Amino acid sequence: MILDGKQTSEKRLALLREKIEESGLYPRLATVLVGEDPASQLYVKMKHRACERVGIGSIAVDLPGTATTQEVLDTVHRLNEDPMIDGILVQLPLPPQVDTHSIIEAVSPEKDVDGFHPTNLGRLFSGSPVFSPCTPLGVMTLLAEYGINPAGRRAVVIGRSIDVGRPMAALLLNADATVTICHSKTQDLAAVTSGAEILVSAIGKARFVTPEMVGDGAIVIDIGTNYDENGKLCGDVDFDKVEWKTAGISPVPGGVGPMTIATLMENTFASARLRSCGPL
Ligand SMILES: Nc1nc2c(c(=O)[nH]1)N[C@@H](CN(C=O)c1ccc(C(=O)N[C@@H](CCC(=O)O)C(=O)O)cc1)CN2
Repeated sequence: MILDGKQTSEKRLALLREKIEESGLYPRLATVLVGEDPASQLYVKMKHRACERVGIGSIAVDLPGTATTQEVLDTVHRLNEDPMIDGILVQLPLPPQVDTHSIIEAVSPEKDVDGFHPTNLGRLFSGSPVFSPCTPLGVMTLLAEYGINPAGRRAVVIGRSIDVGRPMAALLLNADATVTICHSKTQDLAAVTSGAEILVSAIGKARFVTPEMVGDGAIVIDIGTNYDENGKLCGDVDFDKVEWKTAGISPVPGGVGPMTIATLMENTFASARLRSCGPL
């Protein structure tokens, strides 16, 4: 079974549009893009397009690639203070001269629709999330939409990044999975990953996950966005060789990526509701 993130995200966006209409709210998202990285420009454009589709207002702040940490901080502070803005998204990665941690910490936790602020990560890790990072939360939604309940299942996450691997593990844990995180120092990786009933790869290496790393009948979720030696977009999983072993697998493109965008829209609406009338 293909876990189709494109189709699922379309369905979620259509539903969200209705919910926003019914709410009478007009949520607003501000994006901050520093520099001219083509991939980042594309993702920000996709976010603005999604906003338009669901009835979220969007404001783009584009800063030059030479911007300093202070200049980005000034922008974030201004957006924090702007009562018309419900969600702030600073597109990552930032150029090397900008201190990413300071920027993430500067975003008001109440407007942190990316869920990267330490307060929101702390809430997630304590088991009562408000905003969770969009990619891992999108994975949870994708699983739920296909009726896959992680409770009691052995879940293995490959990758321990603060924005994807760790929150992914926390969300699976909050959903009562038995979770293992693997990383560059993990010994005999295939022995660990092949025992997974749900295997999530967020390592960022093209076609890294091969058939011997996957157990029969596993659910495989591919969070990778990589380009192979021919410049072709591909995931962390060697899809063509692995698919036959799985009970469900998300492709790249058309899997987790579109779910990331749909989740950002859902988080922005959640923020607008929280800011307008208290608890969801
Ligand atoms: N502030 C953030 N920065 C980044 C995030 C994030 O969640 N917040 N995630 C990634 C990039 N990303 C969103 O920003 C993202 C990546 C990929 C896709 C997507 O839909 N990809 C398509 C393929 C698109 C293509 O043709 O290249 C797919 O997989 O089908 C959406 C969002 C890093 N930065």
